[in-house]
Amino acid sequence: KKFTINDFEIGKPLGKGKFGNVYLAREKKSQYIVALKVLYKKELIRGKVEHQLRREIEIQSHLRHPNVLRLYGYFYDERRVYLILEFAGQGELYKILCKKGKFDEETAANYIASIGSALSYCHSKHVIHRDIKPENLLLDINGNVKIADFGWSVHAPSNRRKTLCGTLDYLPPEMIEAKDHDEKVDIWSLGVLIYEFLVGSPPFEATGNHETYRRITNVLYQFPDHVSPLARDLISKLLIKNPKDRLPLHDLLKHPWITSHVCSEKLDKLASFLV
Ligand SMILES: COc1cccc(-c2nc(Nc3cc(C)[nH]n3)cc3ccccc23)c1
Repeated sequence: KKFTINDFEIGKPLGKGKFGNVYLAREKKSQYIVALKVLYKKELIRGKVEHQLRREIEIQSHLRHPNVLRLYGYFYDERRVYLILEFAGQGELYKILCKKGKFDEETAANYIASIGSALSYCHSKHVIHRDIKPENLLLDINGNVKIADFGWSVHAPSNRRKTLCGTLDYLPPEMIEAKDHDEKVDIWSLGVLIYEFLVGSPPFEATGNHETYRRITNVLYQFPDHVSPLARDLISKLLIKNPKDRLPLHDLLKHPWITSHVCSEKLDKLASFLV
């Protein structure tokens, strides 16, 4: 089915992205609510990101997991490319975290179990996301977290030089040192994410990039007193310099910090997606 813009009723703009805007939209025939991401070809060419967009579409359209935002399809006209995306009603988890300051350990553990299951599913298809951070997570109306923005995802292994735009806080040492990297980069980012959920700021945050680099490559971070021993134990098993020593994702769902906060039927469901 080839969609065109006339198949949709366009609602309010949800927000501005880097290469275009996201609108609430409804497909006329099915009355289905979606998020329509409109990208301007001129901007894509200027940003030299057309290949990245093609990869994002290819990868995200084939992924099926409750915590991975669905890409239902795409279409284009002479000036724009349109991505038909699943609509997550509560928006960016980043804004919710900013408003709340930090999450309690039970809320954080439930998000991390879902994200860990989704990443394990992606890795089973040799897809690494490479850009796991609160800005790329959405929350649906029922409070389920969704990994979005596969713009930086690639098929593992990869040594692609990531033009270091945006925050470095989530980059693992091997990407900072432009070494070969594999799925284990997402495991590191998950450790950074748990820390940021519980503390409200990322572990290696510093004023300048140089200091952030130094802290990441030397794995220098501390916990505030309120972080529980179980949470510290899990984070310390993810933020490890040598990628091979990082906790494998299938062990994540069995870690006591997760099992003590996430109900067993939810854990069983999340584990069922891991082949
Ligand atoms: C920069 O802030 C941005 C940018 C783009 C979208 C939102 C936003 N998105 C969604 N849901 C979405 C977005 C996608 C691709 N699927 N579901 C919901 C919201 C609700 C309130 C405010 C903002 C929202 C924010």
